[in-house]
Amino acid sequence: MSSAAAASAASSAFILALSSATPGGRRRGAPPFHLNFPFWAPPRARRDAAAVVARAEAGPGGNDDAPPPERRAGSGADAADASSRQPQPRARRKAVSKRRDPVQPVGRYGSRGAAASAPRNAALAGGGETNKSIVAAPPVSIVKFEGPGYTEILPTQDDVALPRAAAPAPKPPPPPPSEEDFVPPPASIIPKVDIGGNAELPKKKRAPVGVVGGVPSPIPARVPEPKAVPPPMPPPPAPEAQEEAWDFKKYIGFDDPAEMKDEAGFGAADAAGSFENNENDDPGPLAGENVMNVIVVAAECSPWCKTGGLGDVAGALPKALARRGHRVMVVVPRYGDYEEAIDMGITKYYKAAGQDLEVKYFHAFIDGVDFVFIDAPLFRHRQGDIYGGNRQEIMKRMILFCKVAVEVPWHVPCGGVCYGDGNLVFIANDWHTALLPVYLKAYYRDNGQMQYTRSVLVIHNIAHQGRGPVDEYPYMDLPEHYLQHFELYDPVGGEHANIFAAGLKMADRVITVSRGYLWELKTVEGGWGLHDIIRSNDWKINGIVNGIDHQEWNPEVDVHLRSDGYTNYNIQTLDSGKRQCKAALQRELGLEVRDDVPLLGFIGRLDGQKGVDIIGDAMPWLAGQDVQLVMLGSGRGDLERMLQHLERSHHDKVRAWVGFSVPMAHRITAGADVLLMPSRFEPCGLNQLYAMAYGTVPVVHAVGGLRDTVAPFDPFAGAGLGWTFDRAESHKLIEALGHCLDTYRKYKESWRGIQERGMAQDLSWDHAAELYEEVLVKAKYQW
Ligand SMILES: Nc1ncnc2c1ncn2[C@@H]1O[C@H](COP(=O)(O)OP(=O)(O)O[C@H]2O[C@H](CO)[C@@H](O)[C@H](O)[C@H]2O)[C@@H](O)[C@H]1O
Repeated sequence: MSSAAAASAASSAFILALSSATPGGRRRGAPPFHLNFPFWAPPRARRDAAAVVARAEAGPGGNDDAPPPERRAGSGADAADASSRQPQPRARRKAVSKRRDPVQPVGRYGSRGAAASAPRNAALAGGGETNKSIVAAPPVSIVKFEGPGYTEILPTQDDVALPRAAAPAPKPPPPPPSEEDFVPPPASIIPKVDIGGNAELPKKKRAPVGVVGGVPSPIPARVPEPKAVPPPMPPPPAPEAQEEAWDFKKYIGFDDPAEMKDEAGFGAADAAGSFENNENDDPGPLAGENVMNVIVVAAECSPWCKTGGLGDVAGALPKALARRGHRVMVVVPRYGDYEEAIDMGITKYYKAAGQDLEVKYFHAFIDGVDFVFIDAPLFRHRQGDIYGGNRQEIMKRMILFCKVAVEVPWHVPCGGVCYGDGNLVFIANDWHTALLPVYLKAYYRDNGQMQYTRSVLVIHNIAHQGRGPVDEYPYMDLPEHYLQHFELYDPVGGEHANIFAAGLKMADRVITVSRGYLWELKTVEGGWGLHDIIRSNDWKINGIVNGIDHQEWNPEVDVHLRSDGYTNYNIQTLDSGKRQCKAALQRELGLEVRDDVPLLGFIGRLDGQKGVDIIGDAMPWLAGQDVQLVMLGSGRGDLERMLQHLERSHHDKVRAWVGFSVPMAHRITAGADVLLMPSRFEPCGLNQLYAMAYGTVPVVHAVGGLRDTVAPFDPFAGAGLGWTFDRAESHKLIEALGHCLDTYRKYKESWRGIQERGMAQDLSWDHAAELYEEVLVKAKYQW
């Protein structure tokens, strides 16, 4: 089939699938500390927001007769609504805009019960102002939020050039912190300065730190100086109000020996002499002159908090970027009491949805990456339910998180040194953090700050967008003229404010997790209402397939295979290793221990996306086959019940593990012969990658990243990695699985070849990290 024909076939398959889906430089660094930044907010919004907070905290039941605004993505109701509502002609849109109905859920995992009864506009606009639009709000004014110990810094016309006419009055870059402002970190985290000027945390070996190719860091890194950094663009006029680089070492009382100082006065002997000395034996960072400061911001991060693939990516990609020599931080909420994370003794205050909130920072340095956990009452005790609460509650958490995260490089001295805002790029992930690029622009770059900071937004799943009524806009504390970036009309959601839409427009670059998914995002069926925005921003979007964390997902070292009869194995010991893991899995789950029976596995969130119901539809056929089936998942109640029902009805061959179990996910991946992934859409998919690395053969719906990563088995060429089917329908799954089982039973050599090819692939994050780096560099030089 030609590629065009293939694309067209895939497109129609995709359409069909969705129609039946239940959608469920030189861098002049600003001082690293910035302690008094005012937020933009329409005054009315602030007043109203307090009411929202009070109501939200009083519980969702306070306004039962209000129309339910929130529906969970993936709920059947969404699909029903989608199909029953016809597109409104343009002329009618204005007329219907007052209705703003219905509104799609904010949360990827927004809760159902609480959300369903939450007052929509009343809760957000407060009391009797329910129907007032943000457009009718008083003009934007500077509203400064004062936290304890804050002093006011107001801009003058001389400080910075006025930004665009429509923008609010500019603010000057922040001064270095005064002694009253800075709360020193506890002694335990104050770095020991070594002879080369590197900062070290006790007991941990630090990766090179400091900004190379940008503003010299106060504490330079042992990173070879770039040979020649070609200035790709003429630097923009530097803001007048830049002060000299703030020196952390001076501030905390450390000083370099005189011979270590260079002309510039900072301890940068390392950056000159030592580099030369090292030149012969140290090849330098893989990233070469592209070394940057990178801050990954995500709502979840493995191993601390994970509900799906986003957590895996946030846990692994940063380590791969650090291996390339970048200075990398991950910022994530502190949902629980994480053993490794140390309180940095810093307190800040931020406003979210009208409420003043205290924020603290916890830190861990692991595998070359700084993990910074944001501690705030809103996040605490959410470990088991990180996307819980109603829409307003989830949104408030994400507003706070993004506001805090964007200032982390100023406030949090990891290893004793703040990242600063020069040569810095944020990587935000999904709608939860899509406000970060917006805040970066609206609060800072529009006002002459963070001029050398860039943002990249990664789309892991466009089905969850952070949709809400336009009336909610004031709670985001943004200038009035930014509303246009959020406003969106679509036949499913009506007129609404869309956080993902604004983030996509504001981000300097966008990445999605496979090229196939990027193609789908531009289609009406795959863009979930954002296809036009994706199309018009095509120039800045790249598709990069995720990798595998080889410490975590590697049969040779997998810690979950070290007990209960399981065993580690590799490509050489595949036969015996897999046999042993399969027997251990059968034993653990109470299935008959048989090596000859093909063991099928499914692992995933139980929602419309993953197509577990298609397996359910195929059950009558499966029941007649000599197979065993093990399914692990949690999510939608009806699908959980379906799994349990399948186990009860076919107890001799089916086991359903309803819940979230990382060890069981690893054990199924190792013990199963075949992994089923009938996903209706799949941006990348990680389980098929894990499966291939474990010699487990994937049978997948050829969509998004699944199509990109699972080449169909070709018995004539002796090529391919698994079986694919072109529609998310049970008979298609049955057809593909039938061929797969046939090969398993009759063509052992072919089977072994598929397993070996899967295991031999380089699926590591290192390759993906290199591709990410190319995008980061493009963002860096983009104005
Ligand atoms: N019940 C359970 N118990 C234990 N572990 C469980 C589990 N359910 C799922 N998992 C684990 O969660 C991860 C899910 O990975 P997916 O790629 O399927 O992610 P998801 O669809 O959540 O994320 C989105 O983001 C990722 C990352 O970009 C994309 O790959 C994907 O296509 C996109 O939908 C895997 O590590 C899996 O083992």
